[in-house]
Amino acid sequence: MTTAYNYDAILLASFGGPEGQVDVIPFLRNVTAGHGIPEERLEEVATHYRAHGGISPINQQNRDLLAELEKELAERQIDLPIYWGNRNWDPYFPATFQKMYEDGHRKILVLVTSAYIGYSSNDQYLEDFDKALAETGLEGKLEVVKVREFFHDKAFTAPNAEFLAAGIKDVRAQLESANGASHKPNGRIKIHWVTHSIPTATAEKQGPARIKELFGTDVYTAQHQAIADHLMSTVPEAEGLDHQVVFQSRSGDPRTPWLEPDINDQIEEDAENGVDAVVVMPFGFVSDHMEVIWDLDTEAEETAGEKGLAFHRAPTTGIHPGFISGLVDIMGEYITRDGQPLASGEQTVPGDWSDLTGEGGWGTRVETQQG
Ligand SMILES: CC1=C(CCC(=O)O)c2cc3nc(cc4[nH]c(cc5[nH]c(cc1n2)c(C)c5CCC(=O)O)c(CCC(=O)O)c4C)C(CCC(=O)O)=C3C
Ligand SMILES: [Fe+2]
Repeated sequence: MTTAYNYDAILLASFGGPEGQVDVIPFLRNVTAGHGIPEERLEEVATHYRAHGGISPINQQNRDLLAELEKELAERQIDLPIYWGNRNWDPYFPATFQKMYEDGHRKILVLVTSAYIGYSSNDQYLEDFDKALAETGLEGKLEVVKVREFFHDKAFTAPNAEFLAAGIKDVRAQLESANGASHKPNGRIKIHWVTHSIPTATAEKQGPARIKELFGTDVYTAQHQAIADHLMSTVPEAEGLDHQVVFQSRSGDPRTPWLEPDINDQIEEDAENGVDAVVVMPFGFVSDHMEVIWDLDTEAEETAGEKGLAFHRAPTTGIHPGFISGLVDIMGEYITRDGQPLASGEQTVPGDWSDLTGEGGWGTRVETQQG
């Protein structure tokens, strides 16, 4: 007897990145097409990629993620193939959809490498899928369903809790170390929860009013604030420490307001206010890609160094075993075998997030990022 699944295949959908110097400018043009990003900003960002041989780590990280998901699916005897496609670089979505269709698949479940709901992390992917289906003539032939957000699940919070505890221990050791640059055994430690900045106008336009009122901030920031607060109150090592949600990788026209504070500005202000060490938690991302290794490991670390602060940049969830098994649990909410859902995720961040997408929330296809 053959096992009946409700899906034929899984697609790991991500951002994509250049794989050599010649790819850098074409990649940046893909990312910013129609978004009005000034040429100077592109040239500046190109230098980050150039300094790393024109290669973003993101593609290899996605290959590794795919391999680990494949292993986990096999171990759980979930017999579905998994493909990989990107928004901005090869393998692109249209070619991937085409291949999946040619391989006989008709209904696919898409796992996007973004934990939150926002324009770049949700709606833009939905738009990409629609465009790819239109371009390949597969509209109505290939059914595409995107997996929900997972920032509030154990899959994401458990690895980050571990990273937070380890980061605090590390800066404590740095402060205690007799030959450390700043020997301050009782030094003040602050946690910087860092995510990608977006234009303030975009942030304010989107998401359910209910969540805005509850958190007193935009819904993009609220999602981050909720998990930061949850981890600060549940990780014993973090008890009593200062913490703040901060932003990185501001882009766009310098005259357009984006979410603040920028992590570098905040580190400088913290130094003036007597903070001795920062633990940087890049919880806006799921892999150590270029925006993490440049904006944090190069820029933020340098800022902290100039101000004499101890510094620890925590890893991202990457291929942490808890992340892999948690993601398969969440996909198991969608996948049924002989009518039975295979698994389910576990919500750890309290609160009702059920209306993040849908009417009045995201998923309503806001037209442009810049508004
Ligand atoms: C919210 C958000 C996420 C997190 C959610 C998610 O992961 O989806 C994210 C992830 C990423 N962003 C990335 C790279 C870039 N983002 C850019 C530009 C922009 N990002 C934006 C937002 C976000 N971006 C926005 C509002 C812009 C302005 C232009 C536009 O409206 O589109 C630019 C153009 C140059 C520049 O202006 O910086 C680049 C090169 C990479 C890949 C890194 C690598 O190569 O390893 C990743 C994972
Ligand atoms: Fe970005």
